[in-house]
Amino acid sequence: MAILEDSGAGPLCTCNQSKVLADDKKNVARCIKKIEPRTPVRGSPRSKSSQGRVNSRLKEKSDDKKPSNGSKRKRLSDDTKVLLVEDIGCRSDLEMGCNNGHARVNDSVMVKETLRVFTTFYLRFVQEEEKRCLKPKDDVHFSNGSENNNGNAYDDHAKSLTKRPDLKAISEMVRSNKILYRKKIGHLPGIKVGQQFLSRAEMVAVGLHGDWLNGIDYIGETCKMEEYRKFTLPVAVSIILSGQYEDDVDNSEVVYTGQGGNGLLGNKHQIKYQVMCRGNLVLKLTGFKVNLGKSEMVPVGEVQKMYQRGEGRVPTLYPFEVGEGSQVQFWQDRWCGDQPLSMAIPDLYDFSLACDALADSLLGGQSDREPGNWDNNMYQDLPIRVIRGHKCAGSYTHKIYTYDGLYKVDHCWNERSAFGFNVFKYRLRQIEGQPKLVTNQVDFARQLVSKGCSELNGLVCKDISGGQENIRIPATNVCDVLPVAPSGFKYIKSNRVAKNVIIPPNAPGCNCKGKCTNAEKCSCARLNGNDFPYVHHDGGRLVEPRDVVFECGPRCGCGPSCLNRTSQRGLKYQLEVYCTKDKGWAVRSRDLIPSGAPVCEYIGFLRKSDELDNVSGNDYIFDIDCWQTMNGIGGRERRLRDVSIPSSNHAKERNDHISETGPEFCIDAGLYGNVARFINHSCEPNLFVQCVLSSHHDVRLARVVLFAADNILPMQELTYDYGYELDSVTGPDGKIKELPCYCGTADCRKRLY
Ligand SMILES: C[S@@+](CC[C@H](N)C(=O)[O-])C[C@H]1O[C@@H](n2cnc3c(N)ncnc32)[C@H](O)[C@@H]1O
Repeated sequence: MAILEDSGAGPLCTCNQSKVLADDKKNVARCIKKIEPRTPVRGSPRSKSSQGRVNSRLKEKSDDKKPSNGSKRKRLSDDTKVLLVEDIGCRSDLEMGCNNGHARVNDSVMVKETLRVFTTFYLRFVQEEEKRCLKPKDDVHFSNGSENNNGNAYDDHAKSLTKRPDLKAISEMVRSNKILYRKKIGHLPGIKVGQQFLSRAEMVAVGLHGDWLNGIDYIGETCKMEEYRKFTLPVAVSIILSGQYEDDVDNSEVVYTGQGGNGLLGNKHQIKYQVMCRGNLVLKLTGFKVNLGKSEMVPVGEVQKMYQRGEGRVPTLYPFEVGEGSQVQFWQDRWCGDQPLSMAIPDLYDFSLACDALADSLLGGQSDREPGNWDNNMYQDLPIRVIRGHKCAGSYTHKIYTYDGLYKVDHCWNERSAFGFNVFKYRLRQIEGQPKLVTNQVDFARQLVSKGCSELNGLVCKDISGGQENIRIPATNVCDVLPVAPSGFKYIKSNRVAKNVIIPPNAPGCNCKGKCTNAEKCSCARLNGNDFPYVHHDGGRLVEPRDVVFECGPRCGCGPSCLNRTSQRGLKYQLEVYCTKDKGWAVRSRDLIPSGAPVCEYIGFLRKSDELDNVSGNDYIFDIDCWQTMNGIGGRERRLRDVSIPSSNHAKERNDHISETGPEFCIDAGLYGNVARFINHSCEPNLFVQCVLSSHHDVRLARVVLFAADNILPMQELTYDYGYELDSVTGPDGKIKELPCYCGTADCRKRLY
């Protein structure tokens, strides 16, 4: 299954890749500013002493103190490694500009951050489009590349969106030089074989496949990049095998059908002849070695194109073949039985001369090619990245793309397709020594991951929520080391409140009816900086992290399907609690979770923080430090989106007091809690914490909601950054406690605290 589509675009390359000299994370940390786009979180268990608690947003702390997650308690904080949309640049610029060529950001982090930047642009454009299309009904539908797929109101689309937010996002990234790699041959640092992408635009953003439309991406002849001076261009860099041609065979030896000639109806049928030009020519020149002494096809597509232009007869010409002896043969309408034309060429082993001679002959001496331009292309023996595209209902584009490593073209021919038309064929072989795609990746692409509960390996509990959640949460244990929860633990779906904690009365709501759609009229939207924080896409995604999100609440006029209640709808993804070897229980999703989607709220017993200051051994306490974050207190780094705390806000009145004392309230999920209490820490997390206010507006008692920071593929562990400060946790004996981190990421800080 493979495709080649039209690839007329020239190279985009203008940036020079700098040489990376060494890892220097301190420099990197300095140069990478905090993020606006989606970011991970911090929070963590508590320790005995709460003073000196820091969270990840601390700017003034030395790097060796930053590493862990927050304080002893979980905090609401951003990830230290997320880049500002405005700050990220193409790889070489980042390394050179920020680090004077001496530092190197972890490659996989760079890839992740670039995708986050893409998502932020993407969701901003989605939001723009949704606003544009907003008529009496707020239902919209993206025509391509961003289809909705969830059973919500958004699906009854009343109007199609004609603009492509994914393409707009890519254009914006190109314009602002935020594409990570451009026109690179071979593996790309930070992108492993098996890595999956949800759209072609994402692959363009990181540079895995730089052409958003065509199946072949290549470096064109006009490329001025220094590093390609030594090559004769064009050369192919990547191809996408998408199963669009009926003749393709798909395994580690791939037969790739050339581009063109198939109908655009999606039925893979070949409807006309293919022509040896553009992508077909590039691919051939990249890897096909011609032995002119034998009878093999040679790449003369350019000649053919010129001929076609001159004669206006398309497409009746087929590739030349070099025959035995000194004949070069050319067929007109080979399949219809016309006699081949043939001519003698002066030197069989000088391929360029042969082609030029033919061109001259066919064009009456009007060839615009300099002799000698052909030959260097044939012998460069360069690898091609192969990406496999599959249909995938869970993806916002309904497609998933899996990087399958480097291949080389080792044979090329043309043949009649099943529909009777001439097609070009390329045999690509995977270069030895690369990992093979693993079952999960392939299974996911083929929709095989989601299983019913009863089929899960090591199932120990069908639903830890005991039917409280709208989706069952099974627990599996193939390690055989732990009970599902400590004795006495009780699953709860909403917070319990300690007697000495007073929940403020419900805030006055907006006057909207049905669903809130007009940000100027909706008083809740006004609190969010005159905007709705979510887009309808995928059933509600947060466009970007904010200090606090104001959702509609009990006194609002809108109903439960209002978009501005996105985080109040309970679980949407099929979560599973499972046992790990060294971190105890953990949580993963059996569904794909799109970046910006709410995953779950951190639920527990709402209590005063100071009551827990001397409690040790409770690893499930989350400080609500929303106010501190909003005000940059204790070095916390602010998020950049404006919000306006209502003047009646209780916390605002107590501003100074709060500043001094740190978080006043926390959520203790030690004995009462929900699935969030099983989510582990990672130094490179895929969730971020977002404070949300819905019923009241007291930030000291904000809800703590975990959102996806990335597109999270099925079976990946869900994690957030606990945000402890190193050495901040002390035991009952007053000694500093250390807890090793087993998150396993490249830049792991080695200790939680
Ligand atoms: C909120 S609980 C998370 C769920 C926990 N794993 C369980 O079994 O209930 C926090 C505790 O999990 C463990 N943990 C979480 N993340 C970890 C990590 N990256 N490395 C090691 N242990 C971790 C630590 O024991 C930590 O105190």
